Amino acid sequence: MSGDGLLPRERTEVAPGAVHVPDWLGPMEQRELVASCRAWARGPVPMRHTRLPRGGVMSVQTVCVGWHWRPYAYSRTAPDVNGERVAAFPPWLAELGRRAVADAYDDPAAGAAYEPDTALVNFYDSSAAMGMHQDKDERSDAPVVSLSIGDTCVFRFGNPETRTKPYTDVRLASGDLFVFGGPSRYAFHGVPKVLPGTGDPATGLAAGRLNLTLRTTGLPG
Ligand SMILES: O=C(O)CCC(=O)C(=O)O
Ligand SMILES: [Fe+2]
Repeated sequence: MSGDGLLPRERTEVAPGAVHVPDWLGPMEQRELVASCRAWARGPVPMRHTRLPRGGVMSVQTVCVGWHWRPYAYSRTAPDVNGERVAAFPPWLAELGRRAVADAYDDPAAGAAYEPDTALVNFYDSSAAMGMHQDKDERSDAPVVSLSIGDTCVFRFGNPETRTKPYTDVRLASGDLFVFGGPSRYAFHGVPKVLPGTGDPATGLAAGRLNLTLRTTGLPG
């Protein structure tokens, strides 16, 4: 995939506190994550298109682990889906998050201090997209760790003030890590498009794109 991206495929600080690390997950880790996501997608709360407060539905499909996200709220159960409690957040996923933060920031202490307690697993088919938004339903300034598997997408990473320019378009390919924290924690970001057919079916994902974001909700227990 090198050579056709919008940025070189090297570790890049896209904005202060926002770091792209290409090819961070190896092939085996990608396969294992796809298998875990498939299991979470089945239940106890199935993957679904999130309903928006004004009546629309997101084109992306989402399943949550640890805490259930819906616009403006985290809860342990999923009142907008089937009322069940979401799957527990596994210790290995928190450990993966700590490694991600340590590597992205080249800061072992920042990694060790990271305690994510929720993951949002998004599946994009070839026509799905996500508009510019801030991740601000968490009550913690801890970084967001984003992992991508499957088809490459254009990830638009902007600034905390406006949903418009200045922003940078980054190609997130299978295995890529993107961490945003510090001055970029509340930057607007979105996924204008997925590039169909760019993923490797050896990940276990025949088509489409998976994205996991690990976050710290800041909510009690
Ligand atoms: O799919 C992505 O890369 C970003 C997902 C995202 O911004 C979110 O779930 O809030
Ligand atoms: Fe987001």
